[in-house]
Amino acid sequence: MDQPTSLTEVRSRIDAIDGDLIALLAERQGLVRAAAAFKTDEQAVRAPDRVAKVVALARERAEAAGLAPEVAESVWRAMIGAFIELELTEHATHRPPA
Ligand SMILES: C=C(O[C@@H]1C=C(C(=O)O)C=C[C@H]1O)C(=O)O
Repeated sequence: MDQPTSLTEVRSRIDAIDGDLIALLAERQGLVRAAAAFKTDEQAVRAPDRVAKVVALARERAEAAGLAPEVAESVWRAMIGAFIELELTEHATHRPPA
């Protein structure tokens, strides 16, 4: 990484990275929504075994990339938690009346 020469440059580069992350998260959200369409109940939406695998892979990849694994785990758990809430809200909205 080129060393930034001012705080303004640091922040402008962070803003650029955040823009890339937003685009990737929007793409990820589309896939989370697609996954939700295959599920019929809350347990399937939460899929704790899958969450454990995704977090373990994020930690492994973080370590290889020089990102602190505990940072990766926190970010992934927060992100997945938010997507689970989105899936649950959509399920509640689209569920046929009892
Ligand atoms: C996308 C899914 O649904 C949920 C969201 C996940 C995620 O954001 O990676 C993982 C598991 C589920 O909690 C899935 O089951 O794969």
